[in-house]
Amino acid sequence: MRLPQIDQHPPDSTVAESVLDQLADALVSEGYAVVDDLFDPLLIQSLRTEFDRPDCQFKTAGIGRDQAFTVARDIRGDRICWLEGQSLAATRFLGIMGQIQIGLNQRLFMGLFDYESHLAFYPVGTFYKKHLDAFKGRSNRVLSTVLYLNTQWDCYAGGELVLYTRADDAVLQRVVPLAGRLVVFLSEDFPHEVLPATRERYSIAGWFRVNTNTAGVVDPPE
Ligand SMILES: O=C(O)CCC(=O)C(=O)O
Ligand SMILES: [Fe+2]
Repeated sequence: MRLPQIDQHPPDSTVAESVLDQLADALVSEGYAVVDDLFDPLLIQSLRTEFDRPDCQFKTAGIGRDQAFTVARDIRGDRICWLEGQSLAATRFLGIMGQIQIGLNQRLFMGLFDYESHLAFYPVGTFYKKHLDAFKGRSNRVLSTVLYLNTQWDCYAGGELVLYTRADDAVLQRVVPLAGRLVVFLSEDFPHEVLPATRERYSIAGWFRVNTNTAGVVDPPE
């Protein structure tokens, strides 16, 4: 039986003002949010099929940028492909993230200027050790996002995202990487790690950035 070509028709959607209100409130009070019903399940299915596109050249992710870039499998083992609206599903995804950008700027004056994101595939047993996505004043990444694309993830499979408090390194939240779940957190404030899993793990990680000119520092080569 042929499966329907769902990836041809991912639905377009508008993020409700009430969802943006809740997201903004959570960022102000907690610094992070976990949202489960923002994305249409059909779009999530389409985004999962992006990983099978022949034009997506997955590279082993590294640490650092430009000349400082190194692959370090003892730190992270994911394989990534940058997202640039290669398909209707990717365009829809970026459209939703654009609505979140505008919605948060209107509510919190965050000055979010653009958004970069990549598909991330963690082979079985791989992980991403505890890290910060941005260091104060040294990066233009201000808000991290992760959208999970894993259907029927059971709680014994591992692969959780663990968020820690910056002050005392206590576990703040363990997030199961379930399809459709979006995690948003302030990039400078939460050390986090991805635990190894007994199955392949699919997600889209992204970062809202402020304009480097207004941040005062050019995105550093690291
Ligand atoms: O996939 C996740 O849960 C988090 C990924 C992450 O921390 C990163 O790519 O910087
Ligand atoms: Fe991260």
